[in-house]
Amino acid sequence: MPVARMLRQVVGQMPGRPACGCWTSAPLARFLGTSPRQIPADANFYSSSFSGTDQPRVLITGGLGQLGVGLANFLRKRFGKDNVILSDIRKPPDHIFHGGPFIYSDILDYKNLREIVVNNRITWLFHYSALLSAIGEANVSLARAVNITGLHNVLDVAAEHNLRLFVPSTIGAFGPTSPRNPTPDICIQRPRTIYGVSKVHAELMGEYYHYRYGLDFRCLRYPGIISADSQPGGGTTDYAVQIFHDAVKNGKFECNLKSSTRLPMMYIDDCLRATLEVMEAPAESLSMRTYNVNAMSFTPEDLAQELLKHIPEFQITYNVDSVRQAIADSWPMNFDDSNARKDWGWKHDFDLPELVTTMLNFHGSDTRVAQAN
Ligand SMILES: NC(=O)C1=CN([C@@H]2O[C@H](COP(=O)(O)OP(=O)(O)OC[C@H]3O[C@@H](n4cnc5c(N)ncnc54)[C@H](O)[C@@H]3O)[C@@H](O)[C@H]2O)C=CC1
Ligand SMILES: CC(=O)[C@H](N)C(=O)O
Repeated sequence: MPVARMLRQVVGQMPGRPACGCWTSAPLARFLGTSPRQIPADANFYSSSFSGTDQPRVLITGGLGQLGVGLANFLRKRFGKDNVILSDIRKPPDHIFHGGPFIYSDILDYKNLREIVVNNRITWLFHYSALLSAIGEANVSLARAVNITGLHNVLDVAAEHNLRLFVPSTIGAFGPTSPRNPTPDICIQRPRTIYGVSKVHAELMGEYYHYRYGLDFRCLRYPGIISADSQPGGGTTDYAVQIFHDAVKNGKFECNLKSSTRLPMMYIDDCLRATLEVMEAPAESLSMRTYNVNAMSFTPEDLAQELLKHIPEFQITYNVDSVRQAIADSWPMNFDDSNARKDWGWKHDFDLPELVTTMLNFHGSDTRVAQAN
């Protein structure tokens, strides 16, 4: 029997199947037999759905990392301060605590997550909690729990409460057997880190929930993200953030990747804009639910050369970290994001020269830039 027909028969025997026969619209929890997450068949009665005319009510998980605070600020400008709740398991510094709503949320605590979604009438969820590539290899069981079990909690809450869900994936979702130059959206994905494995799992689970339960799941595979006012959380691309701090402070930098290691990268403003654009894209424009997005690709040597144009005395040395190097050598060198450009009009603003000027200006090296020019 063809698989699709077999599945339709199985679904037909499940409780809660809609009379129309469209097997994508029934909320997941109706099928979870003995799970404490089981919800009544009229669950949609109390789930708050986003009508399209209201402002979304946003929750960001893992919001105190490199990207979350920037995302909150960006979304608050668009949707209003009180409509965007930042959450994490860490204690926020004063300026973040007083900058807008902040709440404790451990994604491993399903009940806590559900309570927050219900009490705050959340309609959009940006799921940023994760352990990144290098720190994940040093804490495999924690990475497995946060990146996989945590994701399951988020998917279930999102499906039960009819949320639009954004989960970032990464260049790290590819591995040594993927085409590396360029790497297309659809190709073999056999990553060799727990981070990469968990992100492929997230892509597949999110897409499965979309096709199976109608969850509005949207996912971008980010390149390495470079930000000026936030610290990276333990990744392989962290060097491309740290180099700016050290260049401005000390005029030199010790790089933990080889000079020739080419990786896709993006400035944070482009990353946050891509994230909002894909969340706002009409569903019918999305031919896929997981897209590569890209801006530029460079090596540590390319970056050092660009920095030298502004800080002529800058020096880079190399002390290779074998774990990070092995990871980087298995990742894409160039990212093919033509589907994102075609489907929802993705276009980056920052290439390497603009990135370096912007980062140096932020770090207060205007005088040196002026002197160099
Ligand atoms: N920063 C980058 O270059 C890239 C990031 N991404 C993805 O974007 C997302 C955000 O990345 P970053 O901000 O850089 O990560 P980060 O490592 O800086 O922050 C992650 C946050 O998750 C929180 N967290 C850990 N365990 C938690 C738990 N049990 N419950 C709730 N929160 C928990 C941490 O406290 C931390 O604040 C991640 O999913 C990451 O995989 C993807 C590609 C590139
Ligand atoms: C590219 C990423 O996902 C992250 N910055 C990492 O290096 O782990």
